[in-house]
Amino acid sequence: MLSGPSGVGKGTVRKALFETGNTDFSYSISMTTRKPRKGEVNGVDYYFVSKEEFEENIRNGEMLEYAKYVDNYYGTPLKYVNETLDQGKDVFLEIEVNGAMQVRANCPDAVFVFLTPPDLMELKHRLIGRGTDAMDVINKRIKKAVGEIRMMRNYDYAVVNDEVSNAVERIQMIIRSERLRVTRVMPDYEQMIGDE
Ligand SMILES: Nc1ncnc2c1ncn2[C@@H]1O[C@H](COP(=O)(O)OP(=O)(O)OP(=O)(O)O)[C@@H](O)[C@H]1O
Ligand SMILES: Nc1nc2c(ncn2[C@@H]2O[C@H](COP(=O)(O)O)[C@@H](O)[C@H]2O)c(=O)[nH]1
Repeated sequence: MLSGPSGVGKGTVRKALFETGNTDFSYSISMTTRKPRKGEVNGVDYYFVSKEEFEENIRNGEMLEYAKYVDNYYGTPLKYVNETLDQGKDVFLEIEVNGAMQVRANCPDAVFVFLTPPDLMELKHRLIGRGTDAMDVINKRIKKAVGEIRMMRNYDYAVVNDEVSNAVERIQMIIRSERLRVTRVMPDYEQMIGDE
């Protein structure tokens, strides 16, 4: 689970992490009521839906988590996560802090990483530099970022995204150490106790 303020570089770092080929996570595509940005593709970047459709998904219990963020809904469809976990694969979520805390409450095994900017000025530069949002939207996102950074203490790990390659390396170290921890506490119990 990767969280962090808008513009910190979650998407950039996640793509670089997946490109290393050293990760076997399945990325969960979120659902949103936000309008697609230039170049964004439905079913790749997000499932873009209407407010009515999103609210119906909530009513039907089809979201693992969801949150309202700067006037739009964002959420994780439950079906994909369940199907992927049932296949024995780990799921990678890239979501904001309120949704992350809902997952925290429901998925005790999930690992929570907060990606943080070197400072708020740099965050603003990145949001402006991305060129996808109007200045009033950028200001709303920066305002949100202050509260989001306060939530960092509720995460298992904090990673500074100063350079993308450094952030990727730090996340890879976290993945390795979490996998080692799980194998250490989960010996092959079937072999230990036999078939019966
Ligand atoms: N380490 C970095 N140094 C400089 N620029 C960066 C770095 N990481 C990402 N960026 C740039 O910052 C901008 C925002 O990155 P990105 O879209 O990945 O952020 P995000 O956290 O996924 O945002 P959102 O939550 O709004 O989807 C992009 O223009 C990206 O190229
Ligand atoms: N709670 C959730 N937050 C999500 C999800 N997918 C994305 N996000 C976060 O929303 C903001 C804004 O995203 P943007 O694409 O409009 O810039 C950002 O922090 C995303 O990480 C989700 O499924 N649930």
